[in-house]
Amino acid sequence: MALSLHCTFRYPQRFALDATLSSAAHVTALCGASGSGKTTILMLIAGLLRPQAGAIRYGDEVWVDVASRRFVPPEARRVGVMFQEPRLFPHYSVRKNLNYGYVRRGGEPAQMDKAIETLEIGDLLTRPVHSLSGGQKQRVALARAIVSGPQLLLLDEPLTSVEPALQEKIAVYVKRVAKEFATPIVLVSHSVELVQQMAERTFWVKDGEIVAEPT
Ligand SMILES: Nc1ncnc2c1ncn2[C@@H]1O[C@H](COP(=O)(O)OP(=O)(O)OP(=O)(O)O)[C@@H](O)[C@H]1O
Repeated sequence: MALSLHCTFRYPQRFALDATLSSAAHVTALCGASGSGKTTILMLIAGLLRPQAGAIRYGDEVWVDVASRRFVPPEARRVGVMFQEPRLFPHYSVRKNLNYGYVRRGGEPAQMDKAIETLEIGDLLTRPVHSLSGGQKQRVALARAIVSGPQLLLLDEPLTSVEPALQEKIAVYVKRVAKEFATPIVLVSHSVELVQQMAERTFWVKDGEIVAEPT
């Protein structure tokens, strides 16, 4: 499914973004230095920010078209998001965390089973999230993003909140999700190495713009 974005966005009196990208790859990466605007692009795609001008399309759906005042709200886009810091309910069990969102969005039981299996979290289901290691939390967060059957999965720096020794392992799980689920992925990373391992298509972000070459 092709994603196309051409947007300008400005935080009040600060950073301005003017980005154009189009990708039909299964795994697309946005790579660039800290503060270059990668997360801002992801938030625009998710519908968590509204651009001041431009349009965002996914397949034949128009999610945003500022000129015609069209803005599809986040929940109607059917996008799964995994944020930089896993946003899980610490006192809830893993199962309850997975059910949240899944039930609300009418997820398929088969999708839940597949997520649990792909991310190898079956033996963690009754554990409260606060008792898990960083890598386990990351796997649960990834499962939660995919269980409700999103049509697009957005991963913001999937590896940064885990220690370097674990990053390789999480990268394996991200690749496994990419392989097992048909859902296209857009991931953000400042690590060129990781991006080269995982993405079919890479866009380089610099000072709020998409540039042709890595910097
Ligand atoms: N809510 C906000 N209000 C004002 N400025 C913001 C806000 N959020 C981010 N910014 C600024 O916008 C710029 C781009 O931020 P963004 O988070 O998109 O970058 P990034 O490339 O994802 O960085 P990192 O890799 O460090 O997460 C930065 O200069 C940041 O300080």
